[in-house]
Amino acid sequence: MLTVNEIITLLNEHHLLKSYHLNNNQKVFKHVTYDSRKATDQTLFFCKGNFKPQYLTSAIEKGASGYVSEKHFLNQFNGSEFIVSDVQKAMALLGAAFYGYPQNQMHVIGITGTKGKTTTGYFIRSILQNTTNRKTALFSTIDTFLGNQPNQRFKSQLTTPESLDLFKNMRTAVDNGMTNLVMEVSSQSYKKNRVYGMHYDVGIFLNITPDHIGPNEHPNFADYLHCKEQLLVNSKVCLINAESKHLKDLYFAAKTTSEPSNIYFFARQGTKPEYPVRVDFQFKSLKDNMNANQIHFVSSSDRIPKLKSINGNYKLSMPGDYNESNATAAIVAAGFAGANSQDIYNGLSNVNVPGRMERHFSKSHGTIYVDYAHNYASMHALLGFLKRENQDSNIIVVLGSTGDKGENRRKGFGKALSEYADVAFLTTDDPGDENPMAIDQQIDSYVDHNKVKVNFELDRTKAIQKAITMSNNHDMVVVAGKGRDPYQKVNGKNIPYETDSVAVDNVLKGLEK
Ligand SMILES: CC(=O)N[C@H]1[C@@H](OP(=O)(O)OP(=O)(O)OC[C@H]2O[C@@H](n3ccc(=O)[nH]c3=O)[C@H](O)[C@@H]2O)O[C@H](CO)[C@@H](O)[C@@H]1O[C@H](C)C(=O)N[C@@H](C)C(=O)N[C@H](CCC(=O)O)C(=O)O
Ligand SMILES: Nc1ncnc2c1ncn2[C@@H]1O[C@H](COP(=O)(O)OP(=O)(O)OP(=O)(O)O)[C@@H](O)[C@H]1O
Repeated sequence: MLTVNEIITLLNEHHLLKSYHLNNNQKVFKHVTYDSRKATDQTLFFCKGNFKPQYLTSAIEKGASGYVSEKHFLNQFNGSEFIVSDVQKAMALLGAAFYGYPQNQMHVIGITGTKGKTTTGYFIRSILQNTTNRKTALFSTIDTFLGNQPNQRFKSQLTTPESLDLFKNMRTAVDNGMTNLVMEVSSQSYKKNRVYGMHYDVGIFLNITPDHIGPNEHPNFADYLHCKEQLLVNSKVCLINAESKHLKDLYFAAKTTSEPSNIYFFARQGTKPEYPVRVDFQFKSLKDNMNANQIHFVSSSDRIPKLKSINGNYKLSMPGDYNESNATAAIVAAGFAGANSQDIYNGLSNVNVPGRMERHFSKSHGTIYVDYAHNYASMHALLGFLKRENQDSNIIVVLGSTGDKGENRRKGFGKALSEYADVAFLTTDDPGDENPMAIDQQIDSYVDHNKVKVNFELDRTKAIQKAITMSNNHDMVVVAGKGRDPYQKVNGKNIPYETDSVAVDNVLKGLEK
């Protein structure tokens, strides 16, 4: 519930209210929404984004009795109107109030970075489920976990939800008994003010490389970096990967609101950070091959002596040197939240992150890897790791690139393929409003054809089938980009897709029956 007085006070406090008009009989709103299709009696409706005035009319027809907007729309309206300077900010603030500030009732860990957010989120939850007696919620790109029952888990629409959904999900998590929350915080969520006003107990910064730059995302890298840094600005304790680029910027962003004593750094042993920071937590690889991954973790910080009790060796269920870094971030964040070494050991050795580094073994077609890698940084990390581990194997890669966003990924894919692949099948991956063949031709234009044989097959299932069928027992087939995504985004529609994992299993069943 939200009262009219609360709305005015909150919006004024944040200098957002430009003008308002009240219906004097109206004292409270019992519902909030930004979607006219969900409006009902006593709803406060938010006009935002690619908005059409008929959405407001339709919301009112369904019972909406007030609206918040950057523009005045209606002259004859028998309800309340709040005109604000930024509707996204207003929506986040009023959303938090409407749902009773659920973030204050949980220990909240936010994670940002170009790569590794989802993996690290799953790692932390897996550990903290042991620490908190299964009271840890997770908001990730793949799934949202608001509790432990099957109906309290669902597929996420966005990495970081729209503010009203975010606070609603938090409220449900608290009502389900959750005491801890781990959430991915995308740069877009800051750009669009979905998390405006949110504060985090711990904010983790994993890494940053150019990505998400384009007409529908960030205008340039500076904007991308600025948005990502906001997690540090809004976190009480900051945990930063000292191997990250732009380290000085990150440190200064963290320092604007956190005391230096609350800013921590982690890195692989032997790292020379590009800005001289004190590395508090270090890891080294004890074993990293396709079957086993083990790290040694050391906390050398006297600022937080209790974390020394979690020093030790930890086994990871997922290969990949980058996962050692993700795991270290998870160990520290979980340690801050009270995890002991047994919680960490059990959490990291048993976790499964859907669509990330999934291995499918075949009898005569080598190993097939399904992985969500979908930009240069992740493709370079993945293929580089596989090549190092299996230097004599050929690498056959199936990939496409998304339309309408992340255009610089196409060049990155051409580069990563040229560095590591022997054969590529260029295919379809969420083309949006673009022509997938044109996208693939752009990727192809960056490929060194002396090193890589390129095939075009726009039907993704067929591309996977061709790649696996041509492989022999010593080859590695990498199906990159979609993981367990169950649809292709085409012309504004989500077209159901079986997922890469299922496509691979079906091909193997057909070939090996
Ligand atoms: C560019 C962008 O950020 N768009 C997001 C934004 O869209 P929008 O506000 O323009 O909303 P819209 O869907 O166009 O519709 C306009 C408004 O009309 C309303 N409407 C619409 C139809 C109707 O009948 N009645 C009605 O009231 C809608 O509910 C909405 O409020 O708000 C929507 C949710 O309210 C998001 O779904 C949508 O994300 C788009 C689809 C998206 O995928 N964005 C990507 C770039 C993104 O945010 N990705 C990041 C991860 C990236 C990373 O890894 O860093 C993420 O956090 O997921
Ligand atoms: N720390 C890392 N550095 C580089 N690459 C990574 C790292 N962690 C994971 N990857 C690669 O990136 C892929 C995506 O990982 P993950 O889903 O954890 O990242 P994300 O930040 O959530 O990605 P996105 O923003 O695209 O949803 C993995 O499948 C792996 O190939």
